Amino acid sequence: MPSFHREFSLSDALLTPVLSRLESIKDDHLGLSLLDADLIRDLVLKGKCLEIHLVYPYPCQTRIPAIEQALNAALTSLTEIDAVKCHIDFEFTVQSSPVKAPIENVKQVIAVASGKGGVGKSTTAVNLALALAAEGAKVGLLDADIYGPSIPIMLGIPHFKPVSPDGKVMIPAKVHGIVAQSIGFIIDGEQAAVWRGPMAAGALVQLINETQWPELDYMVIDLPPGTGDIQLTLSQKVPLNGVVIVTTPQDIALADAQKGINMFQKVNVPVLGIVENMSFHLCSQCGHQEHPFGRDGGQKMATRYGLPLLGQLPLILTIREDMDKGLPSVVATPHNDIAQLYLAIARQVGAELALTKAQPSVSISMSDE
Ligand SMILES: Nc1ncnc2c1ncn2[C@@H]1O[C@H](COP(=O)(O)OP(=O)(O)OP(=O)(O)O)[C@@H](O)[C@H]1O
Repeated sequence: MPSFHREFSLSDALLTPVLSRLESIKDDHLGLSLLDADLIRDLVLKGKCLEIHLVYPYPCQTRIPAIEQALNAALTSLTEIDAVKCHIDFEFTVQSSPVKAPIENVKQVIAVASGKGGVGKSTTAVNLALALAAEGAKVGLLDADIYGPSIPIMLGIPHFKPVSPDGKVMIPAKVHGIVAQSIGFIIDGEQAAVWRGPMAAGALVQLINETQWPELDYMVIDLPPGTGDIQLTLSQKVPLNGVVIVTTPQDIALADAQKGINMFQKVNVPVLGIVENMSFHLCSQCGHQEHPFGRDGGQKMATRYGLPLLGQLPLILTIREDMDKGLPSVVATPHNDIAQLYLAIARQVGAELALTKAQPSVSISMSDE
């Protein structure tokens, strides 16, 4: 992100102290000061009230009160200012690939992947999508986990069937403030189980292109686990702006997650960071913590690859219960600690995308044989 200073229409005598205070406030997700991150677009003094227009490149609706509080605390110590009023907008970049056709109406595509099965990839994808929406973005969720689509149940719509008014494109489900499409809405699991990788990948690309997505800031794709043909073909054919890797701290899961990181890096899909799921067991009765899958494996892997650790989720009964009820934690209990962890992950994912430059895509030759 460029370091960028704009012209503001405050008097010189006031501008200097205002800018120095804004310089001292850091945006935690971008890792830059409000000025260097170019978040401040306008400063207007009306009487003794400083009106500040901020434009964020990632969704952070739930943080607005804290942002306003920080600005008030920093600026009202100046004698010329006794109040600060913020106008906050979001502006998400459209990052396009030079070689891959964009998905119509979709600004950014985020894949959620794991090397190993059962580590909580779908749970993370669903809560990430809902958290991005809670933070103010328009979000679509695509369940591409062709051999085990679980998102219909996790969203509480196991029997949804998409309609197609024109026989060409399908209308996705609208649920909990996002739109969702799943291979599980259309075919049964046994049918998909016999598809080989290239055929399954072809079906997924068709599903993406034959869904009538409304305007979306982010599309979250829940990939099948592993690093095989499906993940490779989707990386090649779908304009992925970044991938989130989900792992547990267990050695065997970490080894497979590393294969995933290597694969996505090879095909120039930026790895946005690592979510360590089931980091520790949190007893819902007494709050006691233990580490059944080992400790800090995700953190160590993030450090080794120079990637952000986006968050660490406990192994806790309520996450599984919420999912089984079709009410993921972000919507079931939006104010509790688990939802706050997912919201922080969503903001960081949005910020990482904003910091990521579009990567040139490489061509991988794939064959059906
Ligand atoms: N942090 C957690 N605490 C408790 N239960 C969890 C947690 N994360 C996931 N689960 C539960 O673990 C099970 C597997 O999760 P999930 O389906 O998300 O894994 P996955 O990696 O997508 O699996 P698959 O390989 O089948 O795609 C689900 O029952 C889910 O509710």
